[in-house]
Amino acid sequence: MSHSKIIADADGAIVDYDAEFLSAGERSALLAELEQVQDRFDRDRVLMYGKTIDSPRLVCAFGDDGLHYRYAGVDRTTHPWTPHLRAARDRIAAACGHPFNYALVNLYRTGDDYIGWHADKVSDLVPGSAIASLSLGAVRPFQLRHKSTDATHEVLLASGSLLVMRGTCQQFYKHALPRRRGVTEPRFNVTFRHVRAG
Ligand SMILES: O=C(O)CCC(=O)C(=O)O
Ligand SMILES: [Fe+2]
Repeated sequence: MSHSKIIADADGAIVDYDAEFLSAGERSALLAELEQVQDRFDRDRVLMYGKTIDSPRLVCAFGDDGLHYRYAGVDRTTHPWTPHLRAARDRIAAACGHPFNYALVNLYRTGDDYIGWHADKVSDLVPGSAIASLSLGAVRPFQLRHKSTDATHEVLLASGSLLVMRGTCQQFYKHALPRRRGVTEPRFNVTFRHVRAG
């Protein structure tokens, strides 16, 4: 059984995980495609507590023409969809029951790259839409922590897996991908989002 429910709270936070969302063929094709466009990735200059810092990972955005999604003071223009990314988007849209027009891709070059505790900004997203997170490459632990109870969940995100956050997840939980010493393989993470137009 590759599907599991990670969170289903009374206050409406939902997190689902499918360890084997992509087939082996889809997985290697998308990984190869992302490796090919790796030179488009760079560090985010993130505004945090009034200071600008370089993100400890590389980032690149793909999406429909002319879309803007701002987070933490960053306003990235999108690259056009690449074929395998578009194919994955279409399958994920079918699974989630709504379209996606934006994909934020993180590249964690080694276990030293990470993302700290945060909740994703949902005010620019279509209300009720999901954030669907596709992982490729190195297996890394992903953590979710309830903002008031501190209840913590950890999932080892496999290559080709899909984790979907929806409902009130961003309101009640933070998430992080911590450093993991000793990991030498890169990991790509693609979060598909439905950004509000205009
Ligand atoms: O790499 C991950 O699994 C999480 C990425 C993430 O939380 C984000 O891009 O907002
Ligand atoms: Fe996030």
